[in-house]
Amino acid sequence: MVREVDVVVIGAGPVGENVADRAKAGGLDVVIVERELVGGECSYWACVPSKTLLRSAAALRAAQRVPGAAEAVTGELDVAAVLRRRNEWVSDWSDAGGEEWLRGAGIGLERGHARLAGLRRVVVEHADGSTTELAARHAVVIATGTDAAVPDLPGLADARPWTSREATSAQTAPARLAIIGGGVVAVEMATAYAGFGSEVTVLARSSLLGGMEPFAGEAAADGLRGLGASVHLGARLVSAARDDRDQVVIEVEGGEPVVADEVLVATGRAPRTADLGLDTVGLAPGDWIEVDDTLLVAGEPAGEAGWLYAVGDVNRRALLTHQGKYQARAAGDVIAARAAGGLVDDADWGVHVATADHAAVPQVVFAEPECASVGLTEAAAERAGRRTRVLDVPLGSASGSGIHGDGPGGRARLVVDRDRETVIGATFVGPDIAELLHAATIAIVGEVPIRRLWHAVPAFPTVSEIWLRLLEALGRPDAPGDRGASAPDEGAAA
Ligand SMILES: Cc1cc2nc3c(=O)[nH]c(=O)nc-3n(C[C@H](O)[C@H](O)[C@H](O)COP(=O)(O)OP(=O)(O)OC[C@H]3O[C@@H](n4cnc5c(N)ncnc54)[C@H](O)[C@@H]3O)c2cc1C
Ligand SMILES: NC(=O)c1ccc[n+]([C@@H]2O[C@H](COP(=O)([O-])OP(=O)(O)OC[C@H]3O[C@@H](n4cnc5c(N)ncnc54)[C@H](O)[C@@H]3O)[C@@H](O)[C@H]2O)c1
Repeated sequence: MVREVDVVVIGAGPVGENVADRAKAGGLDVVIVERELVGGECSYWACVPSKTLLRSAAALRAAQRVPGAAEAVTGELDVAAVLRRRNEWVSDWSDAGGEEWLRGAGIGLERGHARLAGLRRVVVEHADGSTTELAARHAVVIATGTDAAVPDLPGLADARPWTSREATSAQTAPARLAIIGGGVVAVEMATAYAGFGSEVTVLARSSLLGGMEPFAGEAAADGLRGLGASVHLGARLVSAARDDRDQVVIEVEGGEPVVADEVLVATGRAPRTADLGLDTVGLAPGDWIEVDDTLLVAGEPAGEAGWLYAVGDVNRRALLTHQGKYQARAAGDVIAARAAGGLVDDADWGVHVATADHAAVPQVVFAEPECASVGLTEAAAERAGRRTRVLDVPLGSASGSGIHGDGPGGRARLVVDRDRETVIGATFVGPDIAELLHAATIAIVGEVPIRRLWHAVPAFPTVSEIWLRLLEALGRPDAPGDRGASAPDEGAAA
C-alpha cells in the first residue's frame, strides 16, 4: 500500500524535526522517518551529552578563578555525578519525549530505514522487515546527518576505536585516552576527559581548531596542557593496534608509541547517504548533497526539479545544529510557499534562503578557555579578497573581565571590512566568553556600520565592554587623532 502525504522528511534529528515543524505550520501534511532516535545525533551522542560532560568541570574552574569562592572549592569533581547528569539530559537514550513532541505537533512518524525510490517516493524498511511506501505530493527532504569518519590508519579499525558516540555515552572514564584529530570534537572531548582525571594524549596532524583564528587553537592547546593533557601537533601516525593486555598502542613517526586504554577517532564526518537510494534519483550514493540557498538539491533529481531538499549536516554547508535548524526553517517555509504557489523570497537574506551560511556561522568550542567565532577569520577574509583591518585586544582590557575572574584573560579580534566599514568576522577566546558571540553575529548579519556601533554602549562592568576596547583600537570615524587611541578604563586588569 502506498501512503500519500504532502512532505516526507528522512531523519528526525534537530534539522528534520524543524523542517517538519515549519512545513506543518505552513499547512502541509508531513511524515518524518527515523531509524534510530527522534532527536538525532545532537540530542543523544553529540551537542547535548558533550556539553553536559564539559559543564561541571568548567563551573568548578570558574569558581576557582574567583578568590573567596576558590577557597570554598575543597573537593574534587564528582565524575559519577557528571555522568549521571549527562544520562538525565539524554533521557537515558529514550526518545519517548521526542515522539510525544511529534504527536503533539501533528507530524506523522514512521520508524525504520528510509530509501529514496525514484521521483517523490520513499520506501521505509521497518525493524521487522516489513516496508511502507510513501508518496510525497510536494517534497522529500533528506536530513540524515553524518557519521564519524574513521581514517584509513593501518590497524585502527581492528583496535575498536571510540568515535564521538562512545566518547559522549561512556559510563566510566578510561584511565588513559588517546585522541586522534585536532578539531572541535577532539578538543572538547580532550577537555572533558582531562577534567575527569583521565590521562589524555591528543594526536593532531596539524594545529588545533583549524577553522578558527590561529590564536584560538594555540589557547586551546595551552589550556589542555594546563589540564594535564599531552598535545602533539603535527603528529604523523603510522599504525594502531590493541595488544594482548587490551591496550591500544599507536605508533607515531619519529616518536615514542602512545599507549592508552581507549582511542577516540575525531577526524571529521561522513554523510549518511550510502544506503539512501540516491542512485534512484541520479545522485551518487555516499556523497555529500549539494543544494542551492533554498536547500533544494542541485539539478533535476529523477528528471524533475523542485521536489528534493537536503538540509543540515548532510549538505555540508555548516555542520552545526543551530545552522542546520536555521536552514530547516527556510526549507520548511519554502516548501509550504512552493506548495501553495505563493511568493518565494529567495533574494539574499530573504525568508526562504540560508544566506547566513555564507557570511555568519557562529560557533562556540567549549574548550578551556572557550573559543568562539563568527564570520571570516583574517586569513579567510584575505582569501576572499576583502580589504580588512584586524583589531586585537586582550580580554583583560575590559574590567568586567577581571572582575569576572582572575587568571589568563584571553583575547578578542574583530575583522573589519575597510571598504564597507562593517564587521565581517569576530573571535573571542577566554573564560566564559560564549555569550559574547551573539552580539558579533548581529553586527555581521545586520551589516551595522562601525560609526553606528559606537552608539551600542556595553554596560559597565560587563565583559561586553571588550566591544568598546575593540572600537577604540579601530579608532572613531571622523576623529583623525583617534586612530588606535584607547581611553582609560576604570580598574582594567593588566
Ligand atoms: C561530539 C559532537 C558534539 C557536537 N556539538 C555540537 C554543539 O555543541 N553545537 C552544535 O551546533 N553542533 C554540535 N555538533 C554537530 C551537531 O551534532 C550536528 O550538526 C547536528 O546533529 C546535525 O543535525 P542533523 O539533523 O542534520 O543530523 P543528525 O543529528 O545526525 O540527525 C539525522 C537523523 O537522521 C536519521 N537517519 C539517517 N539516515 C536515515 C535513514 N536512511 N532513514 C531514517 N532515518 C535516518 C538518523 O538516525 C538521525 O536521527 C556536534 C557534533 C558532534 C559529533
Ligand atoms: N561546539 C561545537 O559547535 C561542536 C562540537 C563538536 C563538533 N561540532 C561539529 O562537528 C563537526 C565534526 O567535528 P570533528 O572534530 O570531527 O571534525 P573537524 O572537521 O572539526 O576536525 C577534524 C580534525 O581531524 C583532522 N583529520 C582529518 N582527517 C584526518 C586523518 N586522516 N588523520 C588525522 N587527522 C585527520 C583534521 O586535521 C582536524 O583537525 C565539526 O564540523 C563541528 O562543527 C561542533
